[in-house]
Amino acid sequence: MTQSVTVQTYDDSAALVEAAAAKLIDVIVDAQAARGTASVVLTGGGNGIGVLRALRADSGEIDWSKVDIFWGDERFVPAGHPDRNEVQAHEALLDHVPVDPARLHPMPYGDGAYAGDPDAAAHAYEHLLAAHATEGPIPDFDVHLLGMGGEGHVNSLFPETDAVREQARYVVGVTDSPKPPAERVTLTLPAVQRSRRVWLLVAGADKAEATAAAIGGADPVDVPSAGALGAEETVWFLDKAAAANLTP
Ligand SMILES: O=C(O)[C@H](O)[C@@H](O)[C@H](O)[C@H](O)COP(=O)(O)O
Repeated sequence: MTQSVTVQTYDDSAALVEAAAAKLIDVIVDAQAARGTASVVLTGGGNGIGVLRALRADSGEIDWSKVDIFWGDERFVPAGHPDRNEVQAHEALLDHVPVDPARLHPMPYGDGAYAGDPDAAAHAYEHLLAAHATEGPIPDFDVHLLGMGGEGHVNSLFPETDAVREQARYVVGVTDSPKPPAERVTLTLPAVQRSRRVWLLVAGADKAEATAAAIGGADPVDVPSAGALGAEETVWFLDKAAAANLTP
């Protein structure tokens, strides 16, 4: 399958969120028709959670009982903590649609069996991913949603860190995140790249520089989003402000 990188620009973040949600419905419905199930990796941030809110309002023909939900990263804080991406996803969508609880795959909690040891939590999540793989070491996710920070971080892969340099493992623990909290668990770039589709949801002028650098082919160690490439497609959903530095 040929890999494609496309850029879609919208007036504002509300419009890009609506567009991504509509496309996500189509992809999930098509995956369910083709394979019986769909797998989606969720992200945090305003746009990632915004897509979930949009799906709560209208999720088309999605059969929510046949969707596996994974997370791209998680702040390593206690279960139920409002900073957990999982908690925000439940509030935005998952508490309001008939998902199968057995198909929800949250990352371990900071106060659970791996308390104090985000790397052990990362190993556990990697085992969980392996257990859900049909071929290959981890699932070929249908879609991996990503937000991006102003310096280009995706998931909890920050510039110039061991986590963004990781090439062997699919999930790692982070203990020195420059953005609080310091402790996190994150899928690595090799895991992101196992996804059929990678969609980056990016809005705001503070993202313009990193967006242009990533799309222009920067080194992922410097601009982690440059390494966020899907096996089949990579789509940048941008608002005009985030797209401002792209050359036409
Ligand atoms: O992990 C975190 O601390 C943040 O959640 C962060 O990674 C966020 O996802 C991006 O900065 C994009 O956020 P926006 O979509 O709100 O711009």
